[in-house]
Amino acid sequence: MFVKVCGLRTPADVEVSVAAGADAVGFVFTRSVRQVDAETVRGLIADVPETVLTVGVFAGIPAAEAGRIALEAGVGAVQLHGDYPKPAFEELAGGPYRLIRATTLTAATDVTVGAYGEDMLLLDSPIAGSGETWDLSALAGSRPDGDWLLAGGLTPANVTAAIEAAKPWGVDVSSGVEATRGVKDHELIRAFVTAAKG
Ligand SMILES: O=C(O)c1ccccc1NCC(=O)[C@H](O)[C@H](O)COP(=O)(O)O
Repeated sequence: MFVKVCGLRTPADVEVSVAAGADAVGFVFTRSVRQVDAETVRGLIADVPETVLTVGVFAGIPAAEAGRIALEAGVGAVQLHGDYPKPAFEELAGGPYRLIRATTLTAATDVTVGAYGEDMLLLDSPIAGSGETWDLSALAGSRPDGDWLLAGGLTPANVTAAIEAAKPWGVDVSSGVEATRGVKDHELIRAFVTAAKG
């Protein structure tokens, strides 16, 4: 099970996530309580092993701008969150980063992994980073194959059941490993990674 811990802001958040066994660490570059800038992220990921994917999360800005910031920060993947059309992904194709298409089951016109040229698909709740769950039974009949991540209101307590229900390739968490909004709880990060991988 591929596990991404998202919305990290401090060196300790990153260190704990990597030590806990996270496969990817995510940084939010869009307006949010979790927002960080490229210079900060460059410092945060300096000691992250190459085996751990570093992900920049973008929403509401042109794809080219997201690509430029990703290069400045040095992240290994660009996650375009929301209503980005296929040409936005095509614009970034061939860059030195992997691409993640983050959408919702209802908004997506195609949930085939790679339909927009992305390396991974992420299916989230309607309000990204809100900690709200969504109805996983809606996946029946339209569950993607391949490298797709489940997100939306996952916690150490519910991730096992969510994996059983949705059968994703990976999971992504932010709110469910926070003590208060935007502030990560390191024990919850450890518990989440252990539960997801267990
Ligand atoms: O985290 C944010 O504030 C955010 C804002 C705008 C776009 C995306 C954002 N976050 C993306 C993620 O953290 C995750 O991919 C995912 O939405 C998980 O969220 P959560 O339900 O909080 O676990």
